[in-house]
Amino acid sequence: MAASVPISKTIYLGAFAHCISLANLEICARGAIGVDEQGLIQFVEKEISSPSDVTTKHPSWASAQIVSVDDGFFFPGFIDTHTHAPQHPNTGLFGKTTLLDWLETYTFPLEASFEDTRKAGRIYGNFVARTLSHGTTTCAYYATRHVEATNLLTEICLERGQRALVGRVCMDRLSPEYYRDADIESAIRDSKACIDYARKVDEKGEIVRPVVTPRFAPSCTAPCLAELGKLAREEGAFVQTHISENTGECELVKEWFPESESYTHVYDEAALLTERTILAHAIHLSKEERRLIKERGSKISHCPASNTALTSGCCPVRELLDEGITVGLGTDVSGGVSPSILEEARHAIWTSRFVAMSAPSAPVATLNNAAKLSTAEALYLATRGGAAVVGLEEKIGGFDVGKEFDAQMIRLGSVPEAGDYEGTFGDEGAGGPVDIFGFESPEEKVEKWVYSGDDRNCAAVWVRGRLVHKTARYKV
Ligand SMILES: Nc1nc2[nH]cnc2c(=O)[nH]1
Ligand SMILES: [Zn+2]
Repeated sequence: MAASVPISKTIYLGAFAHCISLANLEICARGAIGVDEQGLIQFVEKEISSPSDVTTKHPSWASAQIVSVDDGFFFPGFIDTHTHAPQHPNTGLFGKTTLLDWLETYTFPLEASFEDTRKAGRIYGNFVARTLSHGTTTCAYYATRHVEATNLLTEICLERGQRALVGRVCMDRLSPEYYRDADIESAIRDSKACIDYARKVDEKGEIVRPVVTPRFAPSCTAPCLAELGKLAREEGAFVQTHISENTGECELVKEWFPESESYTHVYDEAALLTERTILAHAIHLSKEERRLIKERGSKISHCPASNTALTSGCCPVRELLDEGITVGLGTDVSGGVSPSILEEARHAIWTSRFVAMSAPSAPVATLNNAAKLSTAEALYLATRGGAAVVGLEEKIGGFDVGKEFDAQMIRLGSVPEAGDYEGTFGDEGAGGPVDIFGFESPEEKVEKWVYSGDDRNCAAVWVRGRLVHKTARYKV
């Protein structure tokens, strides 16, 4: 499924769901979405009584291709606002470590091995295919410090047609000498080489864009951060980094940047806090730091699975949202244990329950219910919220006329009237993990998918109207 295959005018027929605001999930049981040859949504019908209704209303679409779903729904593609492609082989390997010893034990040795470009190509090809198969149509990737391997990730995303931000990782301290930028000049030169390459292969940045990537403050000296801030400004590029993930890391930042008022000020002083900045984690920020982030218009990637696996903490997402900060979800592989944003949405919901339960000495009556995220809110973070984090809110995140069609076809299958289930479960043909009995409302079907669905339910995936992933369950 190369990205160069032309697309034809298509009507996507059947149920669809998307978030129209943070708390409002719209579900249309009998919908139709018209997508033109450029992948742009030309019409959205929310209540059709028969397929011929659509062509009666839109006669010039009479010969359009029809893609229909009758046991599921179309949903916007997921947006992963923070993950590490080279760490994919380490997924599930973290023991009882926390951030700093995890980096040393598991992460730096694996990333350093991306000097071997063949190995990098194998892992990147696998990871991009894997994220696509989970419905991720846009992904903000950390790569490694290697120019060749980073450019290979850029090429793979472009070839597979997955929207991506690809960042060469910068670090001039903390990591072992064998995996560190030799000096600031080479860090900037190599980062610029990756930016130039991404802009050469995708001039307009329609699919792949480069992103300036200081690993995190402890990995970079103040002059290195300042040069990266300058580079981002000169290039008009996005910035991605980690912030306030783990208390040990926060102590290190205090110790190594004694003149700075806070962790957030370290980035601000280097001109790294811009409207195009993605900050991953943001767990232990003070109110004043969050105020500064809001003022600068920087965005936050919430990575709850990783925050739990590495015992980093529970990010108070409700407070971030109430303060008007833009938030999306990040899988943060391999701190996180899955490439799935659907799973991350579940983790966001569970984490919000833990925040609710950590109200001081809480009998049920004093639960902090306001902290809880609803299913709709988690799905919003996974789509429209994520789109705003990566600067694509005008283009993707929902099914609106004028937006580009980034979508997944969710199929749920159904439980037969009577059956002997021996040997059925685990079989691809069984319809995936969600049991639909036929008496569920459209809302209940979406809820059941969110809480027990996985990639077996993701039958096909489109980016800008182009089919970029399909399974045997996808039939036109
Ligand atoms: N989760 C996570 N946090 C980091 N902080 C610095 N590097 C990393 C990383 O690779 N993963
Ligand atoms: Zn990360």
